[in-house]
Amino acid sequence: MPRTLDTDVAIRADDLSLARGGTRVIDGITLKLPFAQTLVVRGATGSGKTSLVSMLAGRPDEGLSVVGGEAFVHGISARRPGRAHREWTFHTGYLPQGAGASLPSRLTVQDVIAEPITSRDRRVNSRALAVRVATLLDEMELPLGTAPKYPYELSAGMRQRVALARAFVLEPRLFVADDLYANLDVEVRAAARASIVRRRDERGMASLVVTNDADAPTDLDADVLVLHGGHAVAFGHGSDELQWTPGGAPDRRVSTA
Ligand SMILES: Nc1ncnc2c1ncn2[C@@H]1O[C@H](COP(=O)(O)OP(=O)(O)OP(=O)(O)O)[C@@H](O)[C@H]1O
Repeated sequence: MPRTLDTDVAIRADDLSLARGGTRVIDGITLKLPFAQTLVVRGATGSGKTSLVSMLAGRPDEGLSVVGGEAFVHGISARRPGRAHREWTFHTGYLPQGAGASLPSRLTVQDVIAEPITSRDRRVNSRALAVRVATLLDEMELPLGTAPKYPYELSAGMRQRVALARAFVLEPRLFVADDLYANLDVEVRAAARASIVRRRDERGMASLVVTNDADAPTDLDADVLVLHGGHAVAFGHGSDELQWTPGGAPDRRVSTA
């Protein structure tokens, strides 16, 4: 039977467990991320944030696999996406951890941002693509003259903004950001936040955002999930007091990171 895209929920994870070479790094996470909503994932270093969100973005590294439970992203099974993997990544904009620092060095900014499109369709109209890239550069408060430059000619903050523009170029239904505010100064944080909120309000984009920034849950009007040792230890919304699971309270310190 042909699968149809889930129309109200971007991500459903049910008792999801992930492992790297036999070691569990995510253990029994259950969550739901409806469209037009944002979920902030926080936790100490090594708590499993990158493992969880890279899998849900459809971009796990080779050593990471689903070993228990299930997750559906756009209705596509994370365990067995098959040929739907292409559709999963098409609808999911991804800002990986350290994205700005690992941009393809041989491509210009124009080509870096356009690559999610050109890698799928080489015959795309180049004029339309240039306009699309210029619009995103402007949104990220980068000069239009940045387009022909190479990543090494830019500051770390500018590279992070290029990576953000690239994540938005396909106008995703789901945006996954690992360390959203890395290398962004206060003004550009505001621009990044505005990009997310506008897409949420106008297009119903869902966002899964890793950040320990204390203001992010309020700024993004987001639900909050706190991880510790691969377990979910607290949930909350915005600035509301977090609800800690039994045994999770000792990790309360991460809520003020
Ligand atoms: N490439 C890898 N090879 C082996 N183990 C890894 C690899 N990446 C992560 N791990 C391990 O998996 C566990 C979860 O790591 P993960 O990167 O998901 O956590 P994190 O919360 O994102 O940490 P950070 O905030 O430092 O990025 C940790 O024990 C980590 O040491």
